[in-house]
Amino acid sequence: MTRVVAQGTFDILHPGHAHYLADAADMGDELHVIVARSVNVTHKEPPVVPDEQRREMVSALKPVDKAHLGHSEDIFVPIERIEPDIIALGYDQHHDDDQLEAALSARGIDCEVRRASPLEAHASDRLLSTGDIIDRILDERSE
Ligand SMILES: Cc1cc2nc3c(=O)[nH]c(=O)nc-3n(C[C@H](O)[C@H](O)[C@H](O)COP(=O)(O)O)c2cc1C
Ligand SMILES: Nc1ncnc2c1ncn2[C@@H]1O[C@H](COP(=O)(O)OP(=O)(O)OP(=O)(O)O)[C@@H](O)[C@H]1O
Repeated sequence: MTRVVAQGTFDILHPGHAHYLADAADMGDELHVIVARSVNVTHKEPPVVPDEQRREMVSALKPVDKAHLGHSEDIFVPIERIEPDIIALGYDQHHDDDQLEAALSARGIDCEVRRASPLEAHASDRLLSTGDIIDRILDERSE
């Protein structure tokens, strides 16, 4: 049984997330998703939706077998607990594949790192990033 891990912030969900998680699920038999804790989202604006609510929403998505709130300090703690065969990075996720593979093997974790594909906009009105959704809200709802 091939276990896959995907991860991310998943602040305001959109079809790009659904595509990523379906892609990751297709890589194996069981999909576990690690949802980033807000305190660890330092590479961009922190999420507006609380940690547990983001995990709950990811857990409700069809391709997901289990959603976990990430560890607050060490990103490898959930990996060592879940013991995935594959880690599916998102198409634009800011991790370096080789560095991650090296860090995994340094911890004796035998796990392949792959990249999922992007969901491109087919129609101009689609909002396929959380940032775009928030920008639209600010444009249309602020005074
Ligand atoms: C293998 C792996 C494990 C991770 N584990 C955790 C974790 O335990 N806790 C956490 O807060 N973030 C964890 N993250 C970080 C975030 O899930 C992710 O890197 C960050 O949210 C960037 O994703 P995004 O910008 O695509 O949302 C992990 C990332 C990877 C690649
Ligand atoms: N349009 C998309 N197509 C495929 N994967 C996507 C798409 N948008 C996001 N993802 C993936 O979903 C995962 C979680 O992304 P995240 O929660 O950062 O959402 P986001 O929409 O990229 O947010 P932001 O706009 O703040 O960067 C990442 O691995 C990312 O690559």
